[in-house]
Amino acid sequence: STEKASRTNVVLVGATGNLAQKYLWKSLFNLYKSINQSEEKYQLKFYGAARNPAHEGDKLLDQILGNIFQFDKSGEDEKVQKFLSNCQYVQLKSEKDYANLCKKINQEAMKESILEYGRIFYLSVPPFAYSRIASYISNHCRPDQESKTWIRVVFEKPFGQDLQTSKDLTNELQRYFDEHQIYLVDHYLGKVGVDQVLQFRMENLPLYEPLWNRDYISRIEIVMKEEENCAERTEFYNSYGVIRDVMQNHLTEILALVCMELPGHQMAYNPSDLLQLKADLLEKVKNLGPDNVIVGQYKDYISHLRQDFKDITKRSNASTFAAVLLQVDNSRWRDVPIIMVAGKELTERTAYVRVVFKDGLYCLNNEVNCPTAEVIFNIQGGSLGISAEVTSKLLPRPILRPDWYSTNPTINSGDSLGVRISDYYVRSPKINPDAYTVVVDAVFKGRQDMFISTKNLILSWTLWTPLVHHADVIIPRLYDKEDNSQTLRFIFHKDQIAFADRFTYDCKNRVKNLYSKDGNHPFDIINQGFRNQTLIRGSPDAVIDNLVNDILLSATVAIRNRNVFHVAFPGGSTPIPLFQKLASLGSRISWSKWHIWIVDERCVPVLDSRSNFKSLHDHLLRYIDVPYYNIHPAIANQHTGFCDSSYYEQEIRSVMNESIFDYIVLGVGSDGHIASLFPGFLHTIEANNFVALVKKDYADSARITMTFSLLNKARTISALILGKRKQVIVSAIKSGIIDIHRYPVTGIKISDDRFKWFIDYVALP
Ligand SMILES: O=P(O)(O)OC[C@H]1O[C@@H](O)[C@H](O)[C@@H](O)[C@@H]1O
Repeated sequence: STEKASRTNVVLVGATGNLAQKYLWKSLFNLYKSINQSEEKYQLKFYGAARNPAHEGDKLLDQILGNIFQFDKSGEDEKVQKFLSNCQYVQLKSEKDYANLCKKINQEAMKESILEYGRIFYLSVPPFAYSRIASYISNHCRPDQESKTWIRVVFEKPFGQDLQTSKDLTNELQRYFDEHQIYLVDHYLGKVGVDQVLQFRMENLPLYEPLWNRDYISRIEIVMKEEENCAERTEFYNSYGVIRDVMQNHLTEILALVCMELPGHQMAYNPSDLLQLKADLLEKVKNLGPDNVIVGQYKDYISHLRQDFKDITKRSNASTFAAVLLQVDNSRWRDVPIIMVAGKELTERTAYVRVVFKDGLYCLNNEVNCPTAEVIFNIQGGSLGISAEVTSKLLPRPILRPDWYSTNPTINSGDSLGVRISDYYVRSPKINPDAYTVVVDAVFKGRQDMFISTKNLILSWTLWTPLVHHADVIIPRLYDKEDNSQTLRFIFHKDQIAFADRFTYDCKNRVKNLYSKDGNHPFDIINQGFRNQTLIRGSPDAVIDNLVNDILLSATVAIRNRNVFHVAFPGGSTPIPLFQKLASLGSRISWSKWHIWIVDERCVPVLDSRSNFKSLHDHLLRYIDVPYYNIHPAIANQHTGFCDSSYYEQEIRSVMNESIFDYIVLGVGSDGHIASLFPGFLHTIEANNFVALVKKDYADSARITMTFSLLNKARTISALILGKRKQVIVSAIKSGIIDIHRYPVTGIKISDDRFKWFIDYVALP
């Protein structure tokens, strides 16, 4: 025939990098093999590009390819040789390099009288280079408008860090290319185990589609556990964390495949239908808020971080574990809990989807192993070790595809996934190409449904951004690799997810809160809940946790705006758990910008057990590295015991701009006093002073105290009230009464949104 040979040029930018070495070259070889075998007329030519000059790069690439393919002893030597003879190094650094390469590609096609079928630019480079390289490609490497040659530009994640940055990125890319030319990779879509989800739903449509909804399904779990930790990778990981790293992308794609509506024409749908159906689903996922997430960090993370950054003071709240409770607000899924879990440094490597049915099964003898009706898509790892579909025999028997095993010979019939495998139908694929081989093949075939559309990327970030911003400022729970089954156990109920040690089960296996009255919440936050101000009420633990988070949030804002955070703590026994909680966060808070003050002090030597400063020191200061000069005790003269309020007042006025505290925590005495402002003694205080000396008849010592004039200037004040002893005062002031001499706490006059009450269930039943 006179048909011309046709060639596709593949340019791998970043050809000597990690991803290329680990996966991409192999995948290109696999593409080469599969194309060569089926249709001879498709030629493939590969350019491995990096920034090194040709003489260096040539050698480097040779070496790398040598390493990758030397072990290929599967009788493919000849094919490998042929493949390698079609690979060559090219330096791509400046715009001119791109221009030259593409000129050469054009000339060769002319000279050899070859039709160019397509051009692939695979960018395996850091994202900051995307825009620049995209512009070079656009300026010099677009195929001739007249020709039918296509161009596809492939990008690897991360695609932004939140909604804004992902929009910036996609806007940049869209300046240069049309949607059908942009390929955003999510390599999970290349996994056979992920692909099987939609396959299963389509193939078993008559059997399963009627069951695939809220009437039959009680919950869905999407889980990705890894044994690996973040050592040597924290420079990347620290600004991402587990939610951005794998939930926003991999697990969200899986969520869409499990929950989306199915394309109408069974097998023959087109890519844009599928992407649209995913978009529809993403739009229906309910907004995520603070109650929808819990986070953890493995214990050695900080030391890995410090090694990578070579900085022994480095701190981080990056989460390496997260569990998220999602819900899809449509008629198919309303109220069905969808649990997403992902983490590093866990006890096993596995990824799976588990769809649990409301089975209603009654087991006569109350067997421990009374089977559950469920479909498990094992994506990888776990006790099965391979991708497989595991369907409870209580459910319809799924049809078997010719290229799948009904039971894989490598799965033994014993226990797996904690269940008796004989209670299940097991199907698994006979061949399992690696994800990147599938991805590369899909680029060549133009299968855009195997990639992320820019629209869906933005939808996904719209969903996740509020949550990642929230997660960025909360303190993750620490966990051990070995012993995390207790620490990371969690419970979900209605709209909330929380660590399980805050709950208990009652005998009917219903969730019940350990502390709350109604059994629903570890705490509640009620606007205008107490004296018209915000009330955070819960178990003592939950109250302290919330207070700590509130303080940390305020610190973040203060440091961002003013580069300093002034906080004052009360004395007495109530704040001790608060000090301890802050101390336990120790190295994960950046203390250097904190100034720590106390609201009052007894005129006693600093080592006296009655000293507020001693308590603050013993429970907090000794554990954290806040700079010495940022600690502001109001101690009496150690030698004479002589007490003078003017020193402290002076210090406040000189250290702090306008004497405005960012955050003041107050304890409230059972008589209604705050700081050392006692009922019946306020008349002794000079109105204009910020600090006063108070002598209370029966008190064992005089006291130094902040006054209302100072307290009322603060940006935020929180009152912390715990325990039974406080019930009476709490109910006395509940009505909103203002009587400053009888209940000094009612003398705080700042706007309602700046005052918060943290009260436990015992004090406010
Ligand atoms: O399951 P796989 O294919 O090994 O992929 C997991 C990896 O996926 C990547 O996208 C994440 O950045 C990594 O943190 C993660 O380890």
